[in-house]
Amino acid sequence: MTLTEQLQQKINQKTKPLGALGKLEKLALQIGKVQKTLTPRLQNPTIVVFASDHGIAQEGVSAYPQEVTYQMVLNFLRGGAAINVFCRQNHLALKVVDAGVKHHFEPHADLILAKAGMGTKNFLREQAMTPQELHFCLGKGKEIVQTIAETGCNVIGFGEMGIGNTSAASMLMSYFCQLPMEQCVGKGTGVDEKRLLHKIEVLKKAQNFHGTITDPYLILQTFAGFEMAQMCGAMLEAFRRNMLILVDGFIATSVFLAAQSIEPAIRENAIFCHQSNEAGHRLMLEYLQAEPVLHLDMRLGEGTGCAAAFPIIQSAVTFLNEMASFESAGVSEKSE
Ligand SMILES: Cc1cc2ncn([C@H]3O[C@H](COP(=O)(O)O)[C@@H](O)[C@H]3O)c2cc1C
Ligand SMILES: O=C(O)c1cccnc1
Repeated sequence: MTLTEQLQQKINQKTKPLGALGKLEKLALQIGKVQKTLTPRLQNPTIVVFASDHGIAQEGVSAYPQEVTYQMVLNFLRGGAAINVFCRQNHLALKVVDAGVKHHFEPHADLILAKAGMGTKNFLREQAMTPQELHFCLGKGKEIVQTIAETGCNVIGFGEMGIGNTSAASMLMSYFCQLPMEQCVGKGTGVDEKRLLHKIEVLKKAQNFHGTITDPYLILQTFAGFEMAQMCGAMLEAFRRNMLILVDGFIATSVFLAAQSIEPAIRENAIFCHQSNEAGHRLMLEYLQAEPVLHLDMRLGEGTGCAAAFPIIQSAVTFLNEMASFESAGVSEKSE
């Protein structure tokens, strides 16, 4: 019997009607396959929030000013953001990365200093970053995951903070999924209808300016933020180390599109934690043929979807490890 067959048999022999734990059964099967064991474990789960500023924010594509990026980083470090609360609730470690925020931070135990610059360039007029900056970011993301993996962590979720980054994510979506810009743009932090039309206009102009690009590295270099490029390097390293990768909302999924384009097998290690309310995320998940764990109408980012889905993922692992089988519990199996 293959491991997949053994896992399926173990799931089917639990004391429940066949298939009755629904998506939890699919998760248990996936996690067992990734870890190549009938008794998977989630160890030292960690969320990493990458933060950076975006040149495109100058174009009035967000409902909030750019300084919110650094202000939220300070909020993360003080423990007051949504991601802090959910991480505390679910016993998840949290690290914050300054990938390129337009602000100087004092050293802090939970802050990883990995600045690629003081924010990206405005991709309406030029490439967001240089090839050297992209290279730096991919390497930093890798290094950060290496350090976290050394703590024994085998399940890692990625979040982001960066005013303007839904615009960068829409560009990635349009290029990777080959969908028209209108279907890739949403309200982000909550722009009104007028500003949404302006945002679509700006992003279409950027697409016309840069033209056709198919190389995933060049797509990242042209449109991504430093936090997104570091997240991409981090996802790729998490895959190389065979960790479970928790994918958050619209921005993190757009980064996953890049990672998957570079390394298609990464899909096996990915758990899509939720479907964000950001217009476009549903189509992105459909493109990936991904079934998200949660639909909570959240649209925040920061890794909050990963943190909220974590206890459910944990339930998948605990039922597989701890539930009795028909045989061990002396329960009669299906009679027809
Ligand atoms: C207070 C606040 C906290 C956030 N936490 C995450 N985001 C989210 O909103 C931003 C993307 O939306 P846009 O492209 O419209 O700027 C990102 O920083 C994302 O993480 C936040 C946004 C705000 C305002
Ligand atoms: O889904 C997300 O990650 C998201 C949506 C809107 C704003 N910030 C993040």
